[in-house]
Amino acid sequence: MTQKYAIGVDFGTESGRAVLVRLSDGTEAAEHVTPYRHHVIDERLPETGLKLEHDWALQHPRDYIEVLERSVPAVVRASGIDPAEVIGLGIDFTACTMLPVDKAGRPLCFDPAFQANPHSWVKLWKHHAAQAEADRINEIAAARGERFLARYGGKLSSEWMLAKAWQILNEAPDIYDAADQFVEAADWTVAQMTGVIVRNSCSAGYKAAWHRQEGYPSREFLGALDPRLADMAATKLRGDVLPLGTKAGELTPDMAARMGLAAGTAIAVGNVDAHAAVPAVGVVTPGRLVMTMGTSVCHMLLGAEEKPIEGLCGVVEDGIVPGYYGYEAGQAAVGDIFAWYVDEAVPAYVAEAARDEGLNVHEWLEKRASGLKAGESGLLALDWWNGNRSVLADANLTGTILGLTLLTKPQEVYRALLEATAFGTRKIIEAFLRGGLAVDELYACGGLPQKNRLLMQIYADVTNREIKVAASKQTTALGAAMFGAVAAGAAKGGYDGIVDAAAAMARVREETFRPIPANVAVYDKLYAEYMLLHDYFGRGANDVMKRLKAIKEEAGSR
Ligand SMILES: Nc1ncnc2c1ncn2[C@@H]1O[C@H](COP(=O)(O)OP(=O)(O)O)[C@@H](O)[C@H]1O
Ligand SMILES: O=C(CO)[C@@H](O)[C@@H](O)COP(=O)(O)O
Repeated sequence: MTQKYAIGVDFGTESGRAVLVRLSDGTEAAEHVTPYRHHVIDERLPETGLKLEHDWALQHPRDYIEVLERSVPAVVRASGIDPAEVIGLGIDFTACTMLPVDKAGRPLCFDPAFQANPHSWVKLWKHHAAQAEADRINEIAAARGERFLARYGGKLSSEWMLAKAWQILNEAPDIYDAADQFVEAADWTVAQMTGVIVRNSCSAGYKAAWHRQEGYPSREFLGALDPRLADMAATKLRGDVLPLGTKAGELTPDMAARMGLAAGTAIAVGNVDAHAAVPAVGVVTPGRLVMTMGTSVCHMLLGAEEKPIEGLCGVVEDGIVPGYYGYEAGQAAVGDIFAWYVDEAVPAYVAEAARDEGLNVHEWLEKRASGLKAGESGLLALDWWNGNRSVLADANLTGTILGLTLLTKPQEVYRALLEATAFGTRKIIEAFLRGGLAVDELYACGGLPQKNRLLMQIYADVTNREIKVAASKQTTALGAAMFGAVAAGAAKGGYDGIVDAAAAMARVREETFRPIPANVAVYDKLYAEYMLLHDYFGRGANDVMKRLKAIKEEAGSR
């Protein structure tokens, strides 16, 4: 039998990556990364140069097409296979990354009439300017006793579809009216390959409050937010919502030519990046927490029942693996915090020393921080540089570092930041445990476990759990490829379900990170201090972070 392949394309925050995967055992024959030409648009709009307000984060839809046109042919070329041997393609995406499109499915930002309005562009997952709308959604939903709230830990996020769509209505009603639909970028990108927009149940479930039996929040609820929103679910979010692994359609001849694949190749419905990683590390049963660790960290867990968990991002039936409730929690910035420190705050001597030693700044800081004992820096940080996603679900919280002195060194600050993110993860694990879900094992994937061993050891020590690490460097893309193989089906040489695909294709490394008892004891003490700060600044005892933000906004508008 000839070897068959699937392609997975992972659309991240800064770039898109394609991997070509052998279906028999999941080995990766080739990979290719295309950085987004327009990066994250958070300062000025392309073309017009219009200055964006604080907390905005946009993307350019053409960058996604460029990934398909560059990275897909590149992996086929590099592997030397016949494109006809690629039987399926799946994609995963950041989410909720959404855009308004016209009747033809064209992004409104491509229309010269709307291009100058930032609301016509793709709102990236980390666009946090819809917090006011999210607050109102949560107040009104709580007052009305809306059942869906419990599935989202009691709060819908400003990152999600309803808040973002409502922000468009509030600030740009002409864009809202001109939008025929609001779509996840994942679904839009799939539609560019197949010619039809279909929605995937994962993005809809986690990010647009859609439920398999109940659908979207009711007309009455949406109307209570704003009468002009009453019809939104039926109109602007309309369309089939299909389960993961379903074939969304087949590759059109035009896109086949542009991507160097055969027309008719099965294209899977889109998926959320973090979620695609779960079967790709072989997790298809409860009790095993998967952490997708990159710019942000997402924590995914399967459960046999639907349980209310404090500050959860969401629980969706069949949302990750069919047959289970998929739970998601997360931290809105992790790698992004380390990037902030390296890019904005390390002294020049560190960059020079790193250069002299042939290391990048992260590597230099990791090496120096590894020489410190747990607790030795005397520092403690709160990991809220991009707000708190779980368990406080509040984008208006900000970061802090406590314990600085005249003797504090950059590697100590770096280590404190690594530790802060591990404490944030421990808080999430404890919320799952308190809610009655088992967390017996930890699995890590994404860019960070490959880049920073100290970080992984700290996570093992802080959580007091062994961590298994994905064998693939591109786990989410591997997961997307697995769903592509499922969309193709066993008759074509793929698989009939994600559990079968995982059994054949998923891999973790032999080496694991085990907790070191002496460090566990120190981190128990530091975590207790972290929790005091967490509750003091995060639960209303002292809203100084919000007051500072208000003063800043006032000053900025003067
Ligand atoms: N050696 C390192 N240690 C810790 N963080 C790192 C290191 N190198 C890069 N990073 C961070 O990793 C993040 C990118 O993670 P990655 O998984 O590759 O991307 P994405 O989250 O976009 O999929 C960036 O935020 C960057 O700051
Ligand atoms: O919110 C989710 C998943 O629910 C992610 O898409 C978002 O955190 C972005 O993830 P990355 O860190 O860019 O991989």
